Amino acid sequence: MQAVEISNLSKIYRGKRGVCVEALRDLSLSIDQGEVFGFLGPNGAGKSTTIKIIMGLVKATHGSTSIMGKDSTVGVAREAVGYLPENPAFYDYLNALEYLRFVGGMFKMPSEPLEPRIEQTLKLLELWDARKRPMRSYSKGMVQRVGLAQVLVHDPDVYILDEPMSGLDPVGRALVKDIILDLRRRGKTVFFSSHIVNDVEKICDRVAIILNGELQCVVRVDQIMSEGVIGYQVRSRRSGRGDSSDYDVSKEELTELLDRLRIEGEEILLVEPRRRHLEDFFLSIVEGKSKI
Ligand SMILES: Nc1ncnc2c1ncn2[C@@H]1O[C@H](COP(=O)(O)OP(=O)(O)OP(=O)(O)O)[C@@H](O)[C@H]1O
Repeated sequence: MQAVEISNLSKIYRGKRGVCVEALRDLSLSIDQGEVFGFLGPNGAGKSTTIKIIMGLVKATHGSTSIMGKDSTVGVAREAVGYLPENPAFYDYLNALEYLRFVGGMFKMPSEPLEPRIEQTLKLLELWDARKRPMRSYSKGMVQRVGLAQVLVHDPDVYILDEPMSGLDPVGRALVKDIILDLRRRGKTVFFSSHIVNDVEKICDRVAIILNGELQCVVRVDQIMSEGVIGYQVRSRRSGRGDSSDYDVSKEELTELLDRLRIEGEEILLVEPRRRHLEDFFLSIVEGKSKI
C-alpha cells in the first residue's frame, strides 16, 4: 500500500467573471511508505494546489487522492497525517502551549502522552522559553516553528508539509532538515513541497518536478547525484615545499593525472568529485533544456 497516491489529478480554478486558471493537468504520483519525497516546482507550478486537494481543502476538477489506501477527501483518512499549510496562521491570543494542547485534544490524545510530548516538541523547536507568550507576539520564523510543532505533536505516520523551510533562517532550516531525517529513521513518510532545491538535495529519497501544473519527472536523488559526477578537483604539493597546485580534470583524465603526479614525486592532498547538483538538474528541467 502506498502512503500517498495521487491519480490523474486536474484542477481548474474558475473565477467570478469566467476567468479560468488551469492549475493542474493529469498529475499522478505515488509516495512509498517510509520515503522522504520532495515536490519541487517554481512559483505557481501547482504544489500548494496539489497539497490542498490531498488535504480536502480544495476540490479536484478530476482525479483522486488517497492516504494509506483511503480516499483522502474523507476526514478519517487524514487522522494519520500531520499537515503544515503554506503561511500558517494561528489563534493570536493563544500561546504555543495552549495551542498544542488544543491540537492534542483534536487528536483525542490523553494528557499522559500529550504533556511530555508537548514539552519535547517545544524544546526541539526552541519555543519552550516563549511557550506562555501569546502567538501574536511571535516572529515569522517562530510562527513557522509552531506550525511544525503542531505537525509533530501527535506523532503521525504521514507528514504533508507545504514549504516547511519557508520563513526560517539557516539555523532553523538545518533544524527542519534534521527533524525530517529523524522522521525517516523512524520509518515515517514525508511529502513536502519546496522551491529551494538545495534544502531538498540532502534529505529526499526521490523528488518530483512540476511545472505549469504538469509533472515533468520523478527521479531518485542518489541517482542524480551519482550520475552527476562531471570531473574531479585534485590538489597536490611537491614534497618539502609549502605551495600547493590545483587541477580540474574530467573523469577520463583523472587516472593519468594521478599517475603523473606520483611519478613527479608530488604528494596528493585532495581528490574531490565535482558533481552536477540537483539544482542544476532542476534548472535544466524548468528552463526546458532537458526532459526525462
Ligand atoms: N484560489 C485560486 N483561484 C484562482 N487561481 C488560483 C487559486 N489558487 C491558486 N491559483 C493559481 O493556480 C496556479 C498554481 O498555484 P499554486 O499556489 O498551487 O502554486 P505553487 O506551486 O504552490 O506556488 P508557490 O511556490 O508560489 O506557492 C497559479 O497560477 C495560481 O495563480
